Amino acid sequence: MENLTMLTDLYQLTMMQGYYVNGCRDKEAVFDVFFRSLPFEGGYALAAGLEQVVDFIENLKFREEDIAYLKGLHIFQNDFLEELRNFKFTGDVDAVQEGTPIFPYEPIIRVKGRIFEAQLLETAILNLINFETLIATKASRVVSAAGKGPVMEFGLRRAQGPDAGVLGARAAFIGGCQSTSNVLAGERYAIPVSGTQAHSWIQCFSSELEAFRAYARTFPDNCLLLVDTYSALDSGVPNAIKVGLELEAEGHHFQGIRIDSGDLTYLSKEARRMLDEAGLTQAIIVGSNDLDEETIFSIRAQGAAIDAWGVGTHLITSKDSPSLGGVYKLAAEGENGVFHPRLKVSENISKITNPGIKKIVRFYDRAGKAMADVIALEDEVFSDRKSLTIFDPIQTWKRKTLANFRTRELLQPIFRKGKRVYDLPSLLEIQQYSRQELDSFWDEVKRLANPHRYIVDLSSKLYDLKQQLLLKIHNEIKLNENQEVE
Ligand SMILES: Nc1ncnc2c1ncn2[C@@H]1O[C@H](COP(=O)(O)OP(=O)(O)OP(=O)(O)O)[C@@H](O)[C@H]1O
Ligand SMILES: O=P(O)(O)OC[C@H]1O[C@H](OP(=O)(O)OP(=O)(O)O)[C@H](O)[C@@H]1O
Ligand SMILES: O=C(O)c1cccnc1
Repeated sequence: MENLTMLTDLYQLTMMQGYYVNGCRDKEAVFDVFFRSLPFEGGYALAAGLEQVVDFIENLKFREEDIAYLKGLHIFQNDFLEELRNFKFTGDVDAVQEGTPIFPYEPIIRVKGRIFEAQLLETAILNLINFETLIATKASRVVSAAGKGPVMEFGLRRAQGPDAGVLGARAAFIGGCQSTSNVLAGERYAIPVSGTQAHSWIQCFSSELEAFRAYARTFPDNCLLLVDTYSALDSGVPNAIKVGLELEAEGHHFQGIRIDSGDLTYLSKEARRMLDEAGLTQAIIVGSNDLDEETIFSIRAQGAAIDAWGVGTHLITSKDSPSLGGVYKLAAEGENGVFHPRLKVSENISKITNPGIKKIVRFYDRAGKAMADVIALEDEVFSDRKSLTIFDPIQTWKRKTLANFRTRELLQPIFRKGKRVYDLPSLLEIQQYSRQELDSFWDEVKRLANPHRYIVDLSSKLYDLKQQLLLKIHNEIKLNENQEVE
């Protein structure tokens, strides 16, 4: 895969030089990747992008031309550049599997290693995880609105550049899309490709009927006709029926039609009636045109007769929520494997980080439904023999006692001492895993509008550690202020 070593912000490199010059090269750190709020005002997000992170880490290498370019900036020392020439990631990475439903503040990736190395990973990891997680989440919403009707991803032409088109198609497949129109994504990630027909094809012939017939001759077993170039009900559907019946008479299966404008409910219902009356009951109706989860939900609620959906712009650009605010924050620092928890204070309570080396524990009830997640310290054990009272870390009086539960730890080892220890699943396996995981959540959490907030609490031990550190920092600041006054 591609070498993305230089895909970073300049300040990562200047800080790395700073660590190098100030004798902190062997200082170790633990960084957490997490986001603070869910996109789309939704109830969950779907993790995606880990495979690209793995590729990025495995291909880390400053090439001669990179070193020459950095030297030309005249801000880096020769001995530091020499160190970069030998750069390798030698640390540990833990991450949640792609396709896992995730929630705010959960450390979805944890990087542990020399700060000199871990610093370089920040920008690329965030770039990869933020985008794919966002699109997988959007796709999951669109797919959920579509119910049983498959969703084809049609977004490449509107994506924010080629990378977004290709990685967006990958993420959309994780989120449950059945196929993509993007051929490069299909080739690269083994995503099923599918497509229908363009308006230009129909415009190129002297009549719509002629255009349909020519297409049917070329693709007799894969013939889905676009019916809205002139008038869907007066010309497109009647012509499609003629060609569909001709195909069926020749022993082929006529696939159906696509409607790409107008009132999709009215047109699809009328088209269904006409197709059925002609005996083409197996022909499907595909709907497209600026669709997103809300329009699909509404069109279905109106009783439309649409069997499959083509969704482009809104999905690939995540139009109503164009970024995920994933961050990479230092949670501990140390040396020789001994770590001290660290936190970042903020006036904004939501921006105070969670200190220490942490894990995510998901609690399921006996029926297999997810009840709550607890962010805990790495060495904590939760016995399913005892009940556990968890509490909201902000509104601490909000408590819930869990009993008869089963737990699952979400972070998986991905790298140990710089070596990959994780077998990357296929994209289809990720999609299937994701569907199963989503099935373990209550519909109330997955509801598109005003979902129920899934519980994510801190363990008592982590909560206490955070309070102690906050108090310690507060006291130190007060002490310094008093000394300055004296
Ligand atoms: N029954 C419906 N309920 C809700 N939204 C719908 C329905 N039918 C279509 N839409 C949505 O309405 C939006 C606009 O469609 P509109 O009919 O105004 O223009 P259009 O058909 O796209 O025109 P054009 O010929 O330029 O493509 C699209 O986003 C489409 O998905
Ligand atoms: O609407 P989207 O969800 O983005 O789906 C992709 C759209 O791309 C194609 O047309 P294109 O947009 O190129 O032309 P049009 O706007 O004239 O239909 C296709 O016919 C869809 O309408
Ligand atoms: O195959 C299609 O129908 C298609 C592909 C991309 C964009 N719009 C439609």
